[in-house]
Amino acid sequence: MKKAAIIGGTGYSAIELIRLLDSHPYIELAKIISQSQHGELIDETYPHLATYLIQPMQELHIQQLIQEIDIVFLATPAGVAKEIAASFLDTSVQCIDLSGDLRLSSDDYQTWYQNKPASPSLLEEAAYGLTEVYKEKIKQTNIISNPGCFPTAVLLGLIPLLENNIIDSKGIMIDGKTGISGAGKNPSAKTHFSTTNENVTPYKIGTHQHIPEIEKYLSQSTEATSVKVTLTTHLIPMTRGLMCTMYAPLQQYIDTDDVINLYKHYYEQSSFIRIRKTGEFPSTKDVNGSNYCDIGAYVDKRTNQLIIASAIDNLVKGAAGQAIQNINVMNGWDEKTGLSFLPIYP
Ligand SMILES: NC(=O)C1=CN([C@@H]2O[C@H](COP(=O)(O)OP(=O)(O)OC[C@H]3O[C@@H](n4cnc5c(N)ncnc54)[C@H](OP(=O)(O)O)[C@@H]3O)[C@@H](O)[C@H]2O)C=CC1
Ligand SMILES: CC(=O)N[C@@H](CCC(=O)OP(=O)(O)O)C(=O)O
Repeated sequence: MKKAAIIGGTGYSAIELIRLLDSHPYIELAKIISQSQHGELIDETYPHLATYLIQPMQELHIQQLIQEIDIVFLATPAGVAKEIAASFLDTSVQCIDLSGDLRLSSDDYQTWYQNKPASPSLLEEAAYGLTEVYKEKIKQTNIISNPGCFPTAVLLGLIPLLENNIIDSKGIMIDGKTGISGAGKNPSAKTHFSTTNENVTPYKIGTHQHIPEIEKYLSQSTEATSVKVTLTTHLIPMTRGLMCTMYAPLQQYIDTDDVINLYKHYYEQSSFIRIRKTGEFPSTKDVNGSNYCDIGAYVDKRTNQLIIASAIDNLVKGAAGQAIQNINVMNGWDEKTGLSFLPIYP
């Protein structure tokens, strides 16, 4: 049994990690670290975790974690993890950072996050945890940079197409929609019920921190010059769930059946990717509460565009679920360990 700790213990990604780790056969959640509520039990804030038997949340003591813990999940905001994760370099602790701190080059991080980047040695060591694509690199490191929620849905939908020269790397448009839990637990004027209820709002247009992340990893999947995308994210009146509808110009004519077959072949070893039949598209409820990413595609002959829809649960495949999937791969366990449950429906 490996011992795990979660840092940022009272946040939304952390409580999703607690839920998922509860049924993991090889991981015991030994510590929850909270800067704001140490000394309290997690179920004082979250009564749904009332049967969860664990000691009170604790303050962060890095040396104690290094001595007592095998796996650390950093469920903290961007800017925090790069300092903490550096302490685990050259130790035996496996560290998964759920924030954006280790996903970009130093220059891009400075530009898009307007903050000092992580040390070069930490960036060098961190493997990007898009499990289906970077499995071999994930097996070879102790530091994982877990992908952002939009990049997870986008990259799983587009990488097979770019790698196989099906779509043009220029002119890719992404229409993203997300539930409000993506913004974390602290409410704001933008996430207030009366603002979000019966409302759809585009946000962070042209400035979303996931744009450089998507471009970086799409660029690695094609020999073409660096890929640029247009991404517009929308906040929709839903708690969980994320959908990216994407439009990409075809490089060569291909019919929808062949696109579907290409995806099926690309993901034949990937337990969490489900490809829809020709003519069918996923919806967010199809993946709710699960680690699945469901993908549908359609070739629009009239416009020579490929239309792709990719749906995930932002808190599971977009955060906590993928983090556990990566830990499974790092430890040589079946990637489905602790994650093989069906979505909640309706
Ligand atoms: N929500 C989502 O769908 C997704 C989130 N992520 C990323 O995962 C990380 C966590 O997100 P999420 O759970 O939504 O965020 P939340 O805001 O819900 O939780 C973050 C937690 O981090 C702790 N924290 C806050 N500020 C600091 C600080 N300055 N220093 C140390 N700890 C701090 C707090 O917990 P405490 O006081 O208990 O320590 C807080 O509750 C973020 O980096 C986010 O970008 C990634 C993919 C999807
Ligand atoms: C609704 C909402 O605000 N969602 C967040 C999702 C952030 C996320 O997935 O995490 P990282 O910051 O770790 O990339 C956003 O779009 O920025």
